[in-house]
Formats: sequence, structure tokens, C-alpha cells
Amino acid sequence: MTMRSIEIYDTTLRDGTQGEGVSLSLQDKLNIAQRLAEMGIDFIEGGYPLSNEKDTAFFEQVRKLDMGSSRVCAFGMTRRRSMKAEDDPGMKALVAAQTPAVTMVGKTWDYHATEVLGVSLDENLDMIGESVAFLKRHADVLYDAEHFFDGWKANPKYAAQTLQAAVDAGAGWVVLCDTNGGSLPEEIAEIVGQVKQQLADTNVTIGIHCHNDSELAVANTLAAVDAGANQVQGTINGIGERCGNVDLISAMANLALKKKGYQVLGGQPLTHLTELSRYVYETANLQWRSGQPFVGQSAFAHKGGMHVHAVNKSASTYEHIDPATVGNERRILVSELSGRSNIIALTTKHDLQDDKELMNKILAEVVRLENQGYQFESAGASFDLLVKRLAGTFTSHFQTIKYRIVAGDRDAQNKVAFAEAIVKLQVGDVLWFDAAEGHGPVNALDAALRKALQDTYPELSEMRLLDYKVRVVDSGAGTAAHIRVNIESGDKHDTWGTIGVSENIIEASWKALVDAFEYKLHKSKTSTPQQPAEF
Ligand SMILES: CC(=O)SCCNC(=O)CCNC(=O)[C@H](O)C(C)(C)COP(=O)(O)OP(=O)(O)OC[C@H]1O[C@@H](n2cnc3c(N)ncnc32)[C@H](O)[C@@H]1OP(=O)(O)O
Ligand SMILES: CC(=O)C(=O)O
Repeated sequence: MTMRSIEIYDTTLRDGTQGEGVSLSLQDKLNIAQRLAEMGIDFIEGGYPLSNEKDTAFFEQVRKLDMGSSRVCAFGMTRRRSMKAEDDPGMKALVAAQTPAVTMVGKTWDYHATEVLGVSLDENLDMIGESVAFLKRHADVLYDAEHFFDGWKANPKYAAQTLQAAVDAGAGWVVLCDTNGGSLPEEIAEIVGQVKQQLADTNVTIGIHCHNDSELAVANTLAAVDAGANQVQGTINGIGERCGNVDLISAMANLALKKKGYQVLGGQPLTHLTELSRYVYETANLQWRSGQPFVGQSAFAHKGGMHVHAVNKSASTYEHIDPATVGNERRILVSELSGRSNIIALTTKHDLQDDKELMNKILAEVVRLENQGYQFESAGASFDLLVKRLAGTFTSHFQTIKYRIVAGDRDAQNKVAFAEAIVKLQVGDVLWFDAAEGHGPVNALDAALRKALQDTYPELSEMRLLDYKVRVVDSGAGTAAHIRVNIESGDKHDTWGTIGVSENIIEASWKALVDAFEYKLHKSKTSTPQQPAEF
């Protein structure tokens, strides 16, 4: 079968940064651009050079990077009204960006031309044509037809004229934008089909740029491709103005793995998609979307007992694709919805599956603890320790005898808070009694635990607390509500999650901390007690 290659155009660095809460430094933008180039993304829109100094600097610096076969684009709008293109500061900034391609947005919708720009319909056509013609002397030009579908629905003849003005002036691409994200797939398919007929005698590539305001951006993008679009514009993870743009991750995965007859990124495997998605979240300092299709942490997470039972026999019973094809992984969760199959799947590494009685015991304990507010889904380390305890293979590296926290304000006027922790532990035959200060109670407890254990277990110096989350789990209970604390810890090899639940936030934190230390010592091959120092 001949494959149709669909160009992928990424606008994470421009439209993505128009999303609420998204802000990228210059270095972040350069790093993401480099990552996108490594993936083989065809076009990378770097920003709006007229908009701010950071974007101008981006185009200066990106020139020094090896962008492989990716083409970097600068983005801007048509010349201002009543001005020559060559005098327009926006046009000059686009040329100064010195990119091999420039993307220029113009107005399609007659209502926008007259009401927003305040120009006649003819003047708008001149603005489009003259701007494309001017830029074409310096770079390839992609024409983004803003509000294309709304404009077509209001006045199809005029919408077609705006495209024609861009094409006649030399645009190599016309990109049809569902700017307000309100169109339906059948409308997109119908209108793209008509544009295809209009441009049948040209070499112009039709592109599609969908926003997600009706949660239809992926469906609309696929419908446009079926109707003849050969370029897909979007952002990684779908970040962008209002409800975002089409998520390129889902668009690429659907085109390459689901639909027949299309390829993206030259047909190379998509095994880096999950890593790319997380890299962009981390760089933009955004929370991952756990339920994000294809690449989310939960995209292949199985929780219901019946599902896990079937997945253990054949993964395809509850998975639409092999998670490895997009670089993701299968996860088996435990919860009160679990059956024995979940426990069996999760305890594979403990080699205990044949022990039915033990499996039932673990399941009963998980259900009992979940009733108290525990949730082991992101606390795999606490779950492993629980299994070891119930299997009788757990040996504690230290016994906790007591802890105490003193917290308050040292200087109320200047709002200087303090926290001190005292811990008493037994390690082998030795009692350790240590105190430490911290930025808050958990930090102080962590510091005191380390102090007490560091001579015996020097490997603890490699361990760091990476994240700390607190949640009230049964708020209906008023002051007796349970608090769930999740701690994420890591060393240079792994990260691991632990949990503690209590009516008291400090006690819940203490339990999660103790599990975090125990888990590090259990997983570390060298964690046999060293001869403790005299004190
Ligand atoms: C659909 C999209 O996502 S398009 C991209 C949207 N992105 C952004 O707006 C982010 C970057 N934008 C910016 O930094 C600024 O808006 C700038 C630098 C481009 C312009 O800033 P300002 O000159 O202060 O104008 P402002 O932000 O109010 O924009 C409106 C002006 O642009 C004009 N304008 C808007 N669209 C167009 C267009 N397609 N062609 C020509 N002029 C346009 C308006 O007529 C108005 O000009 P006026 O003040 O003379 O009436
Ligand atoms: C160009 C663009 O970002 C839009 O119309 O949505």
C-alpha cells in the first residue's frame, strides 16, 4: 500500500505558550525545540518575534543548534492596515528571524475583517496578498487562515478569496484553522473537501490547525486528513489557548498506528512519544495528565479485578495497542476493586503467586487499609514492604521508638516559622536519639531520621525526597478526617512512592517517611548494618 506522509507542524513554543499557566524560558524553548528536532518533527514554530525579546533571542540562538531535517518557523500576522508590508514592524521582525519558513496568520472571516481590524473586505485581501508576496522574497511561506471554518460557514465565497490571495502571492501551504474550536468532524471534512477542489490545480499543501474547545480537536484533525489535508498543526500534550490545541501526541499515534495508509515522521517508530510528552510537561513545570491517551500514566493502568484477570492471560483483552509502541508501560493497580489477579500480577517479582493463602491475605489487608484511606496506586514501595511483611520476609533495618515535633513562629512579626524534630530509634543493639531543624515539620523529621541512621547506613546520603502530597480522604468526618500523605523519593537509580494515613498529618508523614527509608535500605544491596559509631 502506498503511504501518504503527513507533515507534523509543532506550535508548542507559540500557540502552546498561549495556554493559561504555560510559560517557557528562552532555554526551555531551545531545549524543547532540540527535542522536537531529535524526534524528526517536520516544522517547529519557535514563537512570535515581534511579540517579545525572548522570542527574538530564540531565533538568534536556534540558528546555532543542529535541527536536523526540522524546519524552524517564525510566526506573525499580516501587515497592519494602511501600511506597506515592507514598513510593517511585524513583517520586518519575521524577516529578521532568518528562518527557512515563515507562518503568517490572516483573517478569513468577513466579520473579523470589518469588525476587528476595521478594514474593507478588499483591504483585507490586499493585506494577505502583499504580506505573503513580501515574505516570499525571504522564506517559504505558510499561510494560517484564522477562523477558516467559521468564515467559510458565514461567507464561503469570501473565505475562498482569502485563500486565493495567499496562494496567488506565493504561499506554499494554506493551513485551515478551527480557531474557536467549535466545528464538528463532518463540517471539517466537507469544507476541507471543497478547498481541495479549489486548489486542485496547484501544488499548495493543505494543513489543518484545530483547537479543542468542543473536545473534538483530534477527531477534526483526522477528518481533515481524510478529506485531503497533508499537514497537521498542534502542540505536545495539547497545551494552548483556552482549552488547548490538538494534542500532537494523539494525532500522530492515531495517524501512524490506527489509520490505514498514513505515516508520520518518515514512518519511524513512535517509541519516544511518552518520553517527549513528559519532557514537555517537566520543562513547562506542568502536572502530567494521568489519563492522557497513549502516554498518560494511567493509559495502560488496570485496576478492576476482572480486567487484570484477563490482561494476565492476554494484554490485548483490555489494551487497544501495545503500550511499548508509544514508549509507555502497563501498570497493575491495587484497590478495593482488586481481585486476586491484581495481587498475583503485582507480586510477580516476589515469586509468591503459588501461595493462594498468602495472596488472599494480601488482598484482605489491602482492602482493610483502603477502607482507612490508603491507596497503593502511587505507593508501590509501601505495597512491596506490605507484601514482605505478610510473607514473613521483612526484616526491619531500624525500630522507631518515638518522635516529637516542635513547631511555631520564632518571630511572629516577621513571620519566621521554625520546626524541630527529635527521633529515638533502635538500630541493632544501639539506641539513637537525635534532633534536627528543618524548613517545616516533615523536613525536620527527615533530617533527624538521616542523622540517626547515617552512620549505620551511609547509602542513605544518596536518597532525596522528591515530592510530598497531602490529601484529606474523608472530609465528611470533620476534624476526625483522615489525612493521606504520599512521598516520592529517589536516588540516582530509581524513584519510589510511599504512603501514610492517619488522623494526624505529622503521623501520616512519619509513616510515609519511615517506609521511604526502609524501602531504600531494602533495595540497596549494601544495606547490612555497619558497625555504628560510638556516641
Ligand atoms: C489565532 C492566534 O492564535 S493568532 C496569535 C495570537 N497570539 C498573540 O497575540 C500573542 C503575541 N501577540 C503580541 O505580542 C501582541 O498582540 C502583538 C505584539 C502582536 C501586537 O501588539 P499590539 O500592537 O499592542 O496590539 P494588540 O495586542 O492589541 O493587537 C491588536 C492589533 O493587531 C491588529 N491585528 C490583529 N490581527 C491582525 C491581522 N491578522 N493582520 C493585521 N493586523 C492584525 C489589530 O487590528 C490591532 O491593531 P490596532 O491596535 O491598530 O487596531
Ligand atoms: C493561527 C492560530 O493559531 C489559530 O487560528 O488558531
